[in-house]
Amino acid sequence: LNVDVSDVLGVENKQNEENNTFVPGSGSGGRADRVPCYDPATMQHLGYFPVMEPDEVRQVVTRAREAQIVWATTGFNQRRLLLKVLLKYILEHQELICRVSAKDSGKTMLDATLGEILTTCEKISYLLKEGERVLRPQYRSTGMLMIHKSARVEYHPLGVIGAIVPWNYPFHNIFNPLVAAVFSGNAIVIKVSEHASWSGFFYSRIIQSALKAVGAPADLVHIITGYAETGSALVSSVDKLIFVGSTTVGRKVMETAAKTLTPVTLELGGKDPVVICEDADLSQVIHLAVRATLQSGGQNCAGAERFYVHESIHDEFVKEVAKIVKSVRVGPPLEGICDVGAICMPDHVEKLEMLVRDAVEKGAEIVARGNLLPTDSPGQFFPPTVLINVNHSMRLMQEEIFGPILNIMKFKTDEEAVRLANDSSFGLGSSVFSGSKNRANAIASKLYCGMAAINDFATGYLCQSLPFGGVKESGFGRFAGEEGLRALCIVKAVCEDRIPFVKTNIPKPLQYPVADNAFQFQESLIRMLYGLSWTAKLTGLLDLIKSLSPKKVDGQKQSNGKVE
Ligand SMILES: NC(=O)c1ccc[n+]([C@@H]2O[C@H](COP(=O)([O-])OP(=O)(O)OC[C@H]3O[C@@H](n4cnc5c(N)ncnc54)[C@H](O)[C@@H]3O)[C@@H](O)[C@H]2O)c1
Repeated sequence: LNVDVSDVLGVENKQNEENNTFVPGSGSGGRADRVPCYDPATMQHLGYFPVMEPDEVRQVVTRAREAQIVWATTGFNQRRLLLKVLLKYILEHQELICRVSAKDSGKTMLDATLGEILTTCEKISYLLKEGERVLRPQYRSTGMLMIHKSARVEYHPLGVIGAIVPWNYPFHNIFNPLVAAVFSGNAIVIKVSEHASWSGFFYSRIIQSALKAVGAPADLVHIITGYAETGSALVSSVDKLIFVGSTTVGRKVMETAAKTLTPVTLELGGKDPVVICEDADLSQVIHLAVRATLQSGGQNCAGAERFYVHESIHDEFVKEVAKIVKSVRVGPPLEGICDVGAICMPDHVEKLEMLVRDAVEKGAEIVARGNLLPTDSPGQFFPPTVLINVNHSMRLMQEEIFGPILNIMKFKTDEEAVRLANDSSFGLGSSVFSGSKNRANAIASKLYCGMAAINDFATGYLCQSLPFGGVKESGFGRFAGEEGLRALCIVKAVCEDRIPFVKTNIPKPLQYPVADNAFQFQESLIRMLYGLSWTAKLTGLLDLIKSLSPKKVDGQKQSNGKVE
């Protein structure tokens, strides 16, 4: 692929602010007619991107619609080719893709390779291997009544899929809906976050080059930039909308979608609980616990947001995770080795500080904090923090934190752990650790949420055969897995004759004008088909035959139109 990278990694940018440093919400950054982008770890200004007007969005969707008509005629081989071309580029340019993501979102290169590259490669690999099988017509049973028929479900592309995505994984959040949409024969228009438009703009060049390389229409995929109005226009003009973002905005999206009855999948926030029983393997758990909290600076929808630890291992667990967190280095990810990068959203450091303050005022204790590396960088950083003595009256146990804070609460019994874990308005993922698989599974089965990991954290996402999504305020609908792929399709039920020369003929008594005994005929037929015993079925059959045989007319007398 020929992808222009000339303006991506250098500091030179024609659109830069004069001093090349961005101050959020001030100066030209505050204008609503363009999207300013900057690196949250250095505050380096990265450029401006257009705020697409609603009319322009509708035009883009119309163009995508025309491209989709062409694309829908392609076979799976052609679609696989597109995915392979993309995969090849990703494999050969891992570092470039990660650097771009790190620069725009503040995450480290390691966080990027795990959350951007690994996840996307696994998704593409799943589609290459299993996508066609999932989208092939699926034959279903017919039951006795329709035994002469064959019944199947066909999966046809819906048309134009819209996706509104957040900034936390700028690459994967684009490629995740994109590869599934085009593989299932759809076009897609993706509105990237105003906090990750710079990287989105670059990633769209990769997509355009890949489309060209396989001879697919250029309008099949569009990446658009803007704010809420741009997003709203997309919701009301596509055939299905996948929204990935906060619960607050998810509600607004659903309101907009209601006006046009646009179907939506809502992948919203999370507050994932991690239950650690006393028989868990602590040497494994402590490292998973810290990674689950600090991956991408804690800016994960399915991040570990609440730890419930059995009281008998609580102190040991706290000691070990505190030791690790104290060794963590926080700094600009592209200026040397660090473990945790920057916080992407401009006001979020303040919110994280407020959440910790609120908890401490209500009795929580800070037992460890990571180290901010000495740097001249004016970036947005927050030191990873471990808190104990937390409880559900504290805001950080109720609200989505979206930051590197590890909260630990004790529990005594499994019932208590389940009750605490379920005491949340969210229901995305969960984890349960125990030496007994049965016990862990028993706890997990009682958790009211969309996903559960047994003795692990969130690795279910790397089994792309599994559906991803939540319940309660974490949203509804699923992406990934068979459920996610088929959700991008018109699910069409088809029924047809399967035995030559056998077709549905309306029985004589039911033909218009219906016979006097039409009801008795039908009633007997139903008893014959669904009778609970063979005797009941047989009686139904005999009555059915009787109702078909010509009526006795011996000695009949007509009175008031009735046969006597
Ligand atoms: N469940 C998941 O799969 C998943 C994955 C990643 C992130 N998230 C969630 O995303 C959130 C963080 O991302 P964010 O801060 O970018 O979320 P956000 O809800 O603020 O924004 C998401 C997107 O919605 C757009 N938008 C804003 N107002 C809109 C409107 N009225 N109509 C249409 N679009 C509108 C934004 O421009 C952005 O592109 C967290 O809550 C996180 O849990 C969820």
